[in-house]
Amino acid sequence: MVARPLESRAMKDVVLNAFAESTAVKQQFVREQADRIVRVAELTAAALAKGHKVLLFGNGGSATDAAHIAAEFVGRYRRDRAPLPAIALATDIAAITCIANDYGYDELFARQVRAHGRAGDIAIAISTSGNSPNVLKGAEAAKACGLITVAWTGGSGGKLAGLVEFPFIVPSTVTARIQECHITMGHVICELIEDHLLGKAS
Ligand SMILES: O=C(CO)[C@@H](O)[C@H](O)[C@H](O)[C@H](O)COP(=O)(O)O
Ligand SMILES: [Zn+2]
Repeated sequence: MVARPLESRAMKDVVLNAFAESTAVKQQFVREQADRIVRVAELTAAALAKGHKVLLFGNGGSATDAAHIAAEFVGRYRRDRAPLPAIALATDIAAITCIANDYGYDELFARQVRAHGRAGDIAIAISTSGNSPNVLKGAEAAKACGLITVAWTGGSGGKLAGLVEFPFIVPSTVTARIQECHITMGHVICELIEDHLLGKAS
């Protein structure tokens, strides 16, 4: 099918608007949150240096964002270095189906946090709405177990923002734009941690 010129112009506008919106959201977010991003990267690097680990969890696109960032820790981001311990909690299909089937989907992250989390570890709870029940319960479990709690959220921050020590609220109500900002923040935190461990790259 050949698109008519008007349709193709309208489609191009969708593309241009999405990129413009994504850029504007990220710029506003980083103006408000740059210092807190540095603080959390420092805390995470210090926790890793003491042998602690990072747990990340979320649903849908945020589940894969959690897996993506965990892989940067365990594998590498940009530099050769020792592997760092990080676990994404929506990747073990046997654990997911067992917990959801036997205890309910809302328990998915809380149970894994209690299994893997130890006081001093870092928990990163990811929810664009801030209101997904399994993410809220996971954050509550992390707090109860003495983990340092971080949230990546958006919109109003939902209930999640009020639950954690370090909430990052992306100033948008569009799920995709919020996720795009989250993954940029995740990458930057990985960069800061590698610099912290190895010295600044030249
Ligand atoms: O990736 C997307 C949309 O971009 C979806 O998969 C999205 O992550 C899912 O609808 C999630 O269930 C949304 O949950 P949350 O971010 O509100 O906690
Ligand atoms: Zn998505």
